Amino acid sequence: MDTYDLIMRNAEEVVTDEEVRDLAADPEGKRVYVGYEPSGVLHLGHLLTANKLIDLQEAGLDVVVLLADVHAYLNGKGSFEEIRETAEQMKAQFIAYGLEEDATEFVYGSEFQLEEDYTLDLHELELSTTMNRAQRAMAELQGDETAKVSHLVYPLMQTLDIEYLDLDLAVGGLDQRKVHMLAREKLPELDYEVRPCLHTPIVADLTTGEGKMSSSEGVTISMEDSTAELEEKVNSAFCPPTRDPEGDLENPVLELFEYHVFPRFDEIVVERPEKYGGDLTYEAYETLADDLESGELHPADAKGTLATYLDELIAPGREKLRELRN
Ligand SMILES: N[C@@H](Cc1ccc(O)cc1)C(=O)O
Repeated sequence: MDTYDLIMRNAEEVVTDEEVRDLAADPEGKRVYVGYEPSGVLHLGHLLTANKLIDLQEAGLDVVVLLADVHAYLNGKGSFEEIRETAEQMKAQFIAYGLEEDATEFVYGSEFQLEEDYTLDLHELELSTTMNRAQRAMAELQGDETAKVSHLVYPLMQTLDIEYLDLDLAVGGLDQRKVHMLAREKLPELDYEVRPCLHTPIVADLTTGEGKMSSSEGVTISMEDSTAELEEKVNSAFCPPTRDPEGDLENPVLELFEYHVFPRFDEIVVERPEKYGGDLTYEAYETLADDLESGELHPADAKGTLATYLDELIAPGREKLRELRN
């Protein structure tokens, strides 16, 4: 796969394509990041962006993981002490999951966000950004009467992180799009360069195929799940024999194969008894999806196989978590 394709694999969108093509033409020494608010256990949402970072590492870019402790604090996630402890666990799980430790720069937000230059730039942004504009950048705050001033400072700091971490590309889930658009608008006002951004898709809810998989509502898979729990969750997943279920629904089983399993394994084997046609082997997501649609691959076999591979993916992180808790 060439560098551009590797960067673009499983990306929902990039802004702009031209800027990403320039980056792909000369990736050496270019810096990319994802920022995470520390939260105890990694779940599939985190792993989607982590997969992208692994792709980018492979493509030759330098990867930065921001452990966004100050952002978590501004978002009411607890005391600094609690947040930092969580961040350390999160870092260990990312490494266990496959981000190369030597090639990954883990940075705490508080290492640079409390410096004078950063603070003065932040105040300048506060002065030039209306409350309305900042609030629009935070999709989940729309119409929330309890939103705090800290929630308006939050996207302005995320904007500055892109400059202060000296990045060439910002990566996040599609839910980060509005903040990244704010950053593209605001950075030039401070005479800083505009940077491209890349957004990963949001996987649909596992049981219903609707909306998005989230840890606050519905079922999500995390590094805390035992093999049996994972099997149970995957077996009860929504999996019609099609890529495009009716209406707004998605096929979450296929999405998990596409976004999580195929990027991390060269070959997927569906084990079946001889009397049901024997094992099936796939090297590409498209072939597996075609077989599900044609009936060659039964949804129950697809789910069983998905559970096995997801289990293998989360096993090192689960092990690490156990170790940390003992
Ligand atoms: N906003 C991100 C966290 C984040 C914080 C700071 C950043 O610079 C980048 C990302 C989230 O919702 O998880």
